[in-house]
Amino acid sequence: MMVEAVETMDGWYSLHDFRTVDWNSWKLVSEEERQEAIASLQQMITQWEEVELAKNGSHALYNIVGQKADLMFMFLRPTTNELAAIENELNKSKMGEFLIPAHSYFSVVELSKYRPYKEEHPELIPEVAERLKPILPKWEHVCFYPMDRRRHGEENWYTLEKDVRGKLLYEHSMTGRKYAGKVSQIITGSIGLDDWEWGVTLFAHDPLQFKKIVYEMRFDEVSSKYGEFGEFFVGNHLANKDIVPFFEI
Ligand code: VOV
Repeated sequence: MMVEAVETMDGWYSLHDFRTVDWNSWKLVSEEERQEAIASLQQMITQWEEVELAKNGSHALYNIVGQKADLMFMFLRPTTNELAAIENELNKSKMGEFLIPAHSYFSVVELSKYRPYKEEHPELIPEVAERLKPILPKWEHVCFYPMDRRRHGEENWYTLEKDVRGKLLYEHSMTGRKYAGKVSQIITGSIGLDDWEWGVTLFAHDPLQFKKIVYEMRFDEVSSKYGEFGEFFVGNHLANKDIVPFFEI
């Protein structure tokens, strides 16, 4: 028996780039070198802002809580070449000398077509296009984690019929809708791109809402039976004005 896959609409490519600051080296170099490094980061941010203003991509910077990383850069771009170029530029910059890679996740913004569209090219509907090429909301807090759909024995997402999967995801979306205005989500697909099947990036004004939504969703069948989760990264927005105080010693 063949189970039908679902067609996806794919938008901008995404890179979550996690770094740890090498504080020992940072303290050892001169104030002049530190200023140069901060200026190099600010210069890159200015370039990324120009790209975002022209709607050719988006970015966000968060200060991760805990020891998994200090910083999370999230970049969205139309091509993987642009993502690799950003990574390369960051590595070669003066600031790059103090940023130790901690983790990364590569994926692409994804929406699925479980809900039928009348339009032949739904990706061209303005609201859909905006969700495929989103400008990241710079809300105060971020939560990122990768996840899989389970395929063990009776609990196998990939042997469920498409309409059953569609119904389970509809129920999931009903839980999600209760968090409108409190949690904003970007789902990125990473089958064939990175080690897990999806990346979940959530933004919130109050970090407690991450715990509330993820907990409540654990009881939705699509998560309780078919969800497997990776490492969680939670952080606070690092706005431009916070960069100097963050690096000040
Ligand atoms: C913040 C609220 C929120 C809302 C409104 C929402 C809605 C929706 C809709 C309408 C759809 C289906 C169509 C599409 O757009 O693809 C999805 C799809 C998906 N979701 Fe979701 N989700 C939310 C939030 C939300 C969370 C918090 C999680 C993590 C789950 C958890 O247990 O920790 C999640 C996961 C996913 C995934 C992995 C997919 C793709 C699954 C697949 O198999 O294809 N999601 N989601």
